[in-house]
Amino acid sequence: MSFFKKLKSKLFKSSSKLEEGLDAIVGDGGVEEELEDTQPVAEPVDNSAEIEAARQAEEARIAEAAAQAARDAEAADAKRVAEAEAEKRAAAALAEAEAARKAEAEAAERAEAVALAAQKAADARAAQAAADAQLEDERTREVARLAAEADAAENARKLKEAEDRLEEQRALAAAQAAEADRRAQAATEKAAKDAKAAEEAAAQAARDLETAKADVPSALDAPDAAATLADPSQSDAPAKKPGLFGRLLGRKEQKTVIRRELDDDMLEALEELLIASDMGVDTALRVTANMAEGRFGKKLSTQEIKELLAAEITKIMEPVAKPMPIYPKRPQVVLVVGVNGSGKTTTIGKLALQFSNAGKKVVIAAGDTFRAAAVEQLQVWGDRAGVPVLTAPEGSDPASLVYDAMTKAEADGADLLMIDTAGRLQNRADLMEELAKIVRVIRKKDDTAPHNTLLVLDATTGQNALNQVDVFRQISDVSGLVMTKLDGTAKGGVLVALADKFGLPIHAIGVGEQIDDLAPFDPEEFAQALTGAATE
Ligand SMILES: Nc1nc2c(ncn2[C@@H]2O[C@H](COP(=O)(O)OP(=O)(O)OP(=O)(O)O)[C@@H](O)[C@H]2O)c(=O)[nH]1
Repeated sequence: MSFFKKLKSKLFKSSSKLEEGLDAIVGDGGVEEELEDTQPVAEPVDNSAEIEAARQAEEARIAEAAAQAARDAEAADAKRVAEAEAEKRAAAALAEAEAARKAEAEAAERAEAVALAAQKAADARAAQAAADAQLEDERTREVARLAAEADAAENARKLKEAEDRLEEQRALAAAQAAEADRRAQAATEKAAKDAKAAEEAAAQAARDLETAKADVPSALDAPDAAATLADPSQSDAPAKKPGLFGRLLGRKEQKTVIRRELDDDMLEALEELLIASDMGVDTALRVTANMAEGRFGKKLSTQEIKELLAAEITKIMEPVAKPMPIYPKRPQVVLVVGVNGSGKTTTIGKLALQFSNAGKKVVIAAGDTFRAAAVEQLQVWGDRAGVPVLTAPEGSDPASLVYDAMTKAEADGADLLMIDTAGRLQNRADLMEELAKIVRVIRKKDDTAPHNTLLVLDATTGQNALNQVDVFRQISDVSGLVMTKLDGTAKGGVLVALADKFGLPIHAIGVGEQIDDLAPFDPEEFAQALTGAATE
């Protein structure tokens, strides 16, 4: 190929289109003709040098243009390469940045996830701890609740038991009271019936006697010997003068006589009567049984029954009727105990006077330091009896006063030291313990003392006196009893029960509020007064 063709194919590729265009213009409407074999008309001029130069110049120009084009192409290539390189670098940087961003985002995500997980774990742990604490708290509360419930149930059970016991005791007491009432009522009704029957029989007897007197006057001269023997009121002998108890109980003389066969009914009525007089069931049964022995089916008058009963009661009372013993020991210590208001202070005053009158040097210790009034009252009794009373300030320890009093009585050469003590209910453990302490202190000073411990009992308290003896004997060595206020009760049967049950000596009985209203205990007189035998 020629140089131009080569150049053309390289540089003017587009010119072919022009060419084509031209061809088309030409071709359009042109007519095809046969080309003549024409030869360029060669000028016969010889200008080959010029042509050569032109050609060379042209070739140089073309070469320059080609070189320029090559350089341009090279530069363009270099630029493209550089651009591509830059693009690549930029893309790489972009990719790198993107990767870094992604990595950062992933790291952030991971960190967030880790933090979240840590937070969740912490939350979970906290929640677990809270749940555990709550569970523990609930468990503790449950344990406490169960314990409280158990306590409450135990307390309720104890309370119920105590209430039941109380209820049982109440029911028992009510039943006993009802039974006692019933028996007393029955006895009263029976006595009223008997009295009415007796009145009627007496009236009838009087009428019969009048008739007999009118009909056979001589019959009066021969009274029934047996009746006279058994019923002193029917004899000519003067009526027995009522004794102390008879006067106390205000018996009236009776003019008629009634007899009744001793049978089961009568025995039962007698038992009930004795129980109603506070004698106690056991003693009442024994007294009536002894009385009935060998007499069942026999007819007995009221007076005979009274005398038989009085004899049985005397038998029980005789062994306990003993005055307070006096010992050679100086001072003889006499401790006086008893429940509130039983008559301790009054009895001390009365006894002090009696011993003083008998030539004994007596000292009184006011051991009831709780009540100022009690001390004053004892001082009044001491003044009446002319006997000194040792006292201590109100509220001070009675045991300490007793110790001092023993020292003083010893120093003064007293024969008798009578110690008053505070009245104490037998069911107050603290007061009873205090009494035990007084006894211990007395024994420190003289281990044989107290030589007498007198329990003062109020006769009007009835059967409760038995319980008082029981309790006071447990803490002090009760050596004898003084029964007060026998003037204030129509019963007095409790003395028989006391003698029968405990066999403790009864030294004296209180029969009034005056200083000389203290009598030695005479069992026969007491029995006759109690049964009414003495007034017939
Ligand atoms: N009718 C009568 N009353 C008596 C008799 N003995 C004491 N009294 C009265 O019973 C009441 C109580 O007597 P106190 O001697 O004070 O009894 P207490 O045991 O010392 O009493 P406290 O100091 O409270 O423990 C007083 O009103 C006495 O007058 C008695 O034999 N017959």
